Amino acid sequence: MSTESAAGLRIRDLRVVFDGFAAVDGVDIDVPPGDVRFIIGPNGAGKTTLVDAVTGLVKASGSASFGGQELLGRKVHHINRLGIGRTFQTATVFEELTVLQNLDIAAGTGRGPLTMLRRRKSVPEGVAQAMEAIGLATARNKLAGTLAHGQKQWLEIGMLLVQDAKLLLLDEPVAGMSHDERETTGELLGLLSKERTVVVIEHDMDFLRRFARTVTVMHAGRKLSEGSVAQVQADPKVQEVYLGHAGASAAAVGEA
Ligand SMILES: Nc1ncnc2c1ncn2[C@@H]1O[C@H](COP(=O)(O)OP(=O)(O)OP(=O)(O)O)[C@@H](O)[C@H]1O
Repeated sequence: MSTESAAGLRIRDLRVVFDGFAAVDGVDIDVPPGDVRFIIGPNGAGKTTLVDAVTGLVKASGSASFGGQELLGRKVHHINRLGIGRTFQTATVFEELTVLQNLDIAAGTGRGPLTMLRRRKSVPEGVAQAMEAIGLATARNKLAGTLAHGQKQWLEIGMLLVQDAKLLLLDEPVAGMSHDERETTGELLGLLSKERTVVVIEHDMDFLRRFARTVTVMHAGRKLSEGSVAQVQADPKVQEVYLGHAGASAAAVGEA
C-alpha cells in the first residue's frame, strides 16, 4: 500500500447487498488526504449506501480503510473514534441547546450536564477554533433551533471538528441553502481540506463546479467515472446516464 493511499480513504471492491440487490456493487475509490472529493450520481446510485458502509451503518464486504485502518466490521462509535465524521441530509443538532452547548456535547469535554448548561466565559481551544471556522463565534449563545438553515449545517460540521474528525463525509450539505450560504459552505470545505479529507455527496452541479477538486460519478451501484470536474463533465458515459444521450451539456446533471 502506498503512503498516500494509506493516509487517505481507500475503498476496495466495496459491496452492500440488500435482500439480494447490490446497492453498492464492487466499488474502488481512493481519496487522498486534503482532497475535496464530490460523489455524484442519479437517485439510487448508491452514494448514501457507500457512506453508510464506510461509517458502519450497513454491513458491507470488501475493504474501506482510512489512515491504513480497516473500517469495515467495526462498530459505528469505533469508526467515529478513528476520526471519521459524517453529516446527514437533515442537520441533527440539539435545537433546544445553544451553539456552544452543542459543541461541548460533541467534544465530550467531560463536564457534567449542569456545568454544560451554564453559560461561561472560558471555552476550550478546540471548541473556540471550531466556532470560528464555522462562522458561529458570535452566535455561541443562540439556541440551535433559532439558527438559519445554513447555520445548522455549519454547526453540525463544527461538531465533527471538535471531535477532530480527519475524514469528513458530508451528505448534501448545501441542500436548501441560499446562494450566499452555499458560497460560505464551499469556502469552508476548502479551509477544512487543509487539514482533513473531505468527501461530499452532492446533487448541486453549480456547487460542484465551484468547489469540487475531484469527482467520482456513481451509477447503479458502480463507479461510472472519476477525475476532475472537466474530465467527468466531458465523459460521454456521464452525459448518457444523466441526459440519456451523449454530446449534451452536463449542466443539467443533478436537476433530475
Ligand atoms: N435499507 C435498505 N434496504 C433496501 N434497499 C435499500 C436500502 N437503502 C438503500 N436501498 C436501495 O439501494 C439503492 C441505493 O440507494 P442510495 O440511497 O444509496 O442511493 P443514492 O445514490 O444515495 O440516492 P439519492 O441521491 O436518491 O440519495 C436504492 O435502490 C435504494 O432503494
